[in-house]
Amino acid sequence: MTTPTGCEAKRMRFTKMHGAGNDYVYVNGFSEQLPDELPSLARAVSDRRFGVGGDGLILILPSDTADVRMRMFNADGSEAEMCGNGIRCVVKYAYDHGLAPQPVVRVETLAGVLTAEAALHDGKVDRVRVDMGEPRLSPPQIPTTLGGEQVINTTIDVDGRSVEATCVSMGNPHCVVFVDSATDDLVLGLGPKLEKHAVFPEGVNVEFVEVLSPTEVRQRTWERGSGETWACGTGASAVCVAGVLTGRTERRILNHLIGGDLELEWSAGDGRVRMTGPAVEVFSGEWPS
Ligand SMILES: N[C@@H](CCC[C@H](N)C(=O)O)C(=O)O
Repeated sequence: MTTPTGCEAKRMRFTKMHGAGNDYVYVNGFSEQLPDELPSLARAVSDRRFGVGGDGLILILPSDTADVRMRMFNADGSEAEMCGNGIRCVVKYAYDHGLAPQPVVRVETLAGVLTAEAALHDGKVDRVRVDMGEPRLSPPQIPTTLGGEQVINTTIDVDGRSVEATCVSMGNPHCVVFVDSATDDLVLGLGPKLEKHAVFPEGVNVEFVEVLSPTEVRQRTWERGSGETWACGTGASAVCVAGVLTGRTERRILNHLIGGDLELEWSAGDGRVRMTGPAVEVFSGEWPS
């Protein structure tokens, strides 16, 4: 393929992967040359009509401190600190494609180095358990301008509507709203307003959660920078923490998301959250084709 100036356009191999339906375009930065302008690449490949289609772009890069480094960009081109479903896919890609020698993989992210353990099926990674680290609960860590030591069952005014929220950072910011029914009105109407609410200076991911029992919840997510997604791993981890903090759920839960289930545990012993779920490779191709 040639550009309007007659130059040969550089082609980049990508792999489409998903974790519980949260789908991203993955690029192996060990072998592929990446353009300088990553936010516009993220917007272009994520486009579901004119691009590959996905919730964003994830780069798998060499690291000085871990087996691999992950950088993740939302569909609007903004870069986020962490991605729970993404890190499971990074671990699968790294092991299956020989970038990491063992099924225990350390991944450098903007939220720190995290360790994940992969379960193999026919020699390939099937499910991944990630040590998501300790939740951060103080308002400056989230960050939010809401007051108090922690933001638990706190009322936020959204255009005159009172919303009760619990806020948790899993390296990226989350606002958990427990509801009787996670309707379109809430997810698609309230979600974008909370995402950009003035009390969240860096924006926020919003989880609408129905509690089915003390060990089971159903979640719909409005993600910062990507809109509604079919699953959110950092969000599911935040929900596990928020359920305990508000006395609604136990420390170990099963979370049903649109695209699949995630298992979560907030350990009473070391205070860390562990998330287990699937990682799937869908297809590979070249960009631009
Ligand atoms: N889907 C992800 C989270 C991706 C980043 C998020 N939209 C943000 O901007 O913080 C997950 O599985 O955790």
